[in-house]
Amino acid sequence: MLPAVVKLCCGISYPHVRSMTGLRRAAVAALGQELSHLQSEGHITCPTQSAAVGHEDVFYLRQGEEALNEALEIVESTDGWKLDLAEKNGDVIYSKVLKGNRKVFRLEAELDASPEELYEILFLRVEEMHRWNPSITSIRVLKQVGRNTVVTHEVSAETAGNLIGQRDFLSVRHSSRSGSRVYLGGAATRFESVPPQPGFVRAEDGPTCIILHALPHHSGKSRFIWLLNMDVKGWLPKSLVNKALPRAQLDFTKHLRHHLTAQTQTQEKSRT
Ligand SMILES: CC(C)CCC[C@@H](C)[C@H]1CC[C@H]2[C@@H]3CC=C4C[C@@H](O)CC[C@]4(C)[C@H]3CC[C@]12C
Repeated sequence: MLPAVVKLCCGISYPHVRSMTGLRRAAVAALGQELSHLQSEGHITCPTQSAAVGHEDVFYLRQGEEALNEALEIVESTDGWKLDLAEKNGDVIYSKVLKGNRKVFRLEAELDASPEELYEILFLRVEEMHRWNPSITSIRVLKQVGRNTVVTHEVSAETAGNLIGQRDFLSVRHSSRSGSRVYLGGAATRFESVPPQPGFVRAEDGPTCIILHALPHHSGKSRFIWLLNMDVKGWLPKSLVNKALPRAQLDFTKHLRHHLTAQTQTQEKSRT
């Protein structure tokens, strides 16, 4: 039944699935899980009426899965990475130039929170991000598809250190887990009611991902790996963009750390 739902909804034929690589196969399996979840929630009544789910939902689920898989492939590739920045606190950023001359950045840091806590902050409470991150003006969830996929509209802030200026993004964001690991993926998407806004440069984020995994022997700490793969658009010198992007990653991590400490402090206060 389930594979039938997947095939019907996605138009994937069996020989096609058979020739898929491991990652893609996992993606199809995960898509099946998402669809069965929607089904159990009553969004899908019968696979033959799959139009009722909305081609849209399937479109975003699929796009979210694909973005995550493509980003994982990039971040897990072993060739071509160069050390870009190394901070005293241990945060490091590697960069790599992809085909088509796009430079991507991989930040690796250690954070004082479990993958679960970070998942809550970065995915479930994504709309609150502007409260602790001054690089972001607003994030709105425009559409929720199942538990693990959202379409978001994001606006970055115009800050002193930000030479690039304000941008807006329309993204599909998708999360998945494997054991205690949490994966967050995303990519630029389209959404009819939010066309590019006058006065804003619409940038494109992704395929991008964040990997969160518990540090062995420190269940309250995580390794945070973030692939930034962004086309900021507009007419800007490459050298400027390639300096601003890793900076933006370090800033993000700094604000996230502050938020984590602030959160622990309020939790401790409320206990006493
Ligand atoms: C340099 C200029 C153009 C951009 C600066 C702001 C950048 C760093 C901001 C703008 C939008 C932001 C993203 C908005 C939403 C999410 C989804 C969440 O689950 C993980 C963080 C992530 C992926 C943010 C990472 C930081 C981000 C990419």
